Amino acid sequence: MDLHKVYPVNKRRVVALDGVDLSVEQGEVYGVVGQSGAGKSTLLRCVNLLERPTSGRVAVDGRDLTALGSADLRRARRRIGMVHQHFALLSSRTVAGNIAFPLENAGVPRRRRTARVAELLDLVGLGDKAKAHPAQLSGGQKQRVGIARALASDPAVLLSDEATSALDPDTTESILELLRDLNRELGLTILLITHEMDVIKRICDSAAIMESGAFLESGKVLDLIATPGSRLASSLFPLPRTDAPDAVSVTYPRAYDEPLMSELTRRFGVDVNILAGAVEQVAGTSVGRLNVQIQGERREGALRFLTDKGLLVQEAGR
Ligand SMILES: Nc1ncnc2c1ncn2[C@@H]1O[C@H](COP(=O)(O)OP(=O)(O)OP(=O)(O)O)[C@@H](O)[C@H]1O
Repeated sequence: MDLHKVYPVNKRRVVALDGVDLSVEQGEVYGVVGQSGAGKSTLLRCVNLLERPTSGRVAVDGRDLTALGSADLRRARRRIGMVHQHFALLSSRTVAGNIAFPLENAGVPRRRRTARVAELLDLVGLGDKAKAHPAQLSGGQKQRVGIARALASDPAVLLSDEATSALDPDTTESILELLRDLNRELGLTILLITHEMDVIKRICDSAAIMESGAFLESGKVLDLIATPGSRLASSLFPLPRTDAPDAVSVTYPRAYDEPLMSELTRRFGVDVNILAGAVEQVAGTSVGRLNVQIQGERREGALRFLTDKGLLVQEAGR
């Protein structure tokens, strides 16, 4: 909470985190999206205290990590799993050996280790790869091993550092599906960082847009989309700007059964001309945005009707 991180670089101060308030609910998938240099990796490293924040507090699973001594911190870290962009597997160990590694470190006896590794291999769909070495696996399979290893010590939260950035689109899709399934089936809380809006769209319940070490927007994805001026909405539905007179941008924050636009023309006698539109599946809901020209004497009433229906009506082009 209120995290600050300043790196001293040759007498200069690089502010990587500038007052970040991040609160992840238990059982949700939370995505932080931002461009390179926004501070995402620093934030993630501060969450598991690989990096100590310059100021601010970090609590995970109800424990204030910033207050712990090193032995307690090591124990608390076992409740935090981490998945890396470039997998970070040990090439000399088999798949099973990689997954067993954190269990060995935690002193889990061999028999329990073997049983747990078999369970984890099944969970990530690699039951037949126990004896393979990382070099014999595809990128997607390597990431499945990374995920299994991260889950070995039964973490309360999984941190994902650009887990799909090194993967092709189909493999990305299958890894995101796996993360979503783990979230649903095990109730696993996931905090991920990404530079891809698509990742937010596909699996996140909540999101933050990060820039220059701070959050520009944060909250439930569907609430953010329904917020006037939302950056998330304009990134998800990048409609062309329009100078057409009487044009508005209408955001549908959920799916509607009623044919709202034809109802507009019927009720208010206005002309409706659709200029551009996009519909996306976000957080399991169909949401969309239209740029429409609405003209006629009763235009104001028509716009109010849309607002009353729960749609967000804004000046077009925003
Ligand atoms: N160890 C460090 N020493 C000095 N400056 C650092 C260090 N780590 C990060 N920074 C600086 O902090 C800022 C945020 O970096 P960070 O890596 O957190 O961003 P990011 O959003 O994760 O970017 P990327 O996606 O490229 O990793 C950058 O200006 C970076 O140069």
